[in-house]
Amino acid sequence: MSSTLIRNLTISDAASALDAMRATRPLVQNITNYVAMTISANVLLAVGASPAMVHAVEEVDEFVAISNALVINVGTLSPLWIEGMQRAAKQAVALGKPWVLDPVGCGATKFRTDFAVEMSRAGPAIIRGNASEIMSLAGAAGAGGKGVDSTASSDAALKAGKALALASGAIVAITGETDYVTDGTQVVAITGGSALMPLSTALGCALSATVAAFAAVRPPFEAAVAAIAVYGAAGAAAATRVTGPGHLPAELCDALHAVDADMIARYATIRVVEEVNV
Ligand SMILES: Nc1ncnc2c1ncn2[C@@H]1O[C@H](COP(=O)(O)OP(=O)(O)O)[C@@H](O)[C@H]1O
Ligand SMILES: Cc1ncsc1CCOP(=O)(O)O
Ligand SMILES: [Mg+2]
Repeated sequence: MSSTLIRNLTISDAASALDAMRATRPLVQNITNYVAMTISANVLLAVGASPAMVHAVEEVDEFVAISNALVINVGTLSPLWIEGMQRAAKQAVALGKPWVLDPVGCGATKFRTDFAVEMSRAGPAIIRGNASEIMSLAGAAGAGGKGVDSTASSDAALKAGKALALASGAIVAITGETDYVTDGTQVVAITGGSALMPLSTALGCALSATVAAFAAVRPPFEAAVAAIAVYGAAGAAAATRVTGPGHLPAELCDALHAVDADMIARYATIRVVEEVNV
């Protein structure tokens, strides 16, 4: 748990994190699901990072060692992948590399939920999920969920997200109409995005990958806020150029390629909603 008051994070902090990320073009290792692989890689390339989708247990130790950040996403979990995920998380923690957990579909089945809970205890720097996933991972009542989709609002998941952050030691990001980032005591709300985004598959997964890219250059709280503001702004800008969800991924990539301080300021807001009195 953080005991110090976070700096009042602003749009200009998000823009400076974006610049720092682009300047280093971090290598982000993705152990992600089959649905999300291509859009995650395209999103990372567009925003300015370097993606690699690598999950074989035989090479994860070596690959984590050359990566700047890692994502573990349980979307198409199968027993074959579990050892690679466990090993990658362990290696990332041992080498001090930040890793992001995306607990896709947590709550849908016991297999998936048990494994997501196990991984939440394996030292992620950040956990990013939709409201139902975060509530389920926290063991909260009323998580709902429909497969990989949320049936709860991010507002309803905030209490569970704070509890999860305190229990896991990770920064928790809950996405939805409003996105929240919390360390368990402090909460930042970010707006942006579009109601079309949940209608296009794997855009949450690609956001988790983006959060990992920012975690390569900023501490976890700041990284999550900055990545979500950048992504939300690009998503909102992209949504103005489409008539439905079909072309949204392509427009999102174009917007992520172009995003700058002006676009973030125009389409996103960042607001501290709870802070610690020190
Ligand atoms: N109703 C909404 N309005 C604006 N943005 C949204 C809305 N729902 C989701 N988003 C955005 O879509 C992205 C993916 O979030 P979400 O749909 O919650 O994740 P997941 O795809 O994992 O379920 C985030 O950037 C989030 O801010
Ligand atoms: C549809 C689907 N099924 C298994 S993983 C996956 C992708 C989920 O992506 P997101 O969580 O970003 O909506
Ligand atoms: Mg998801």
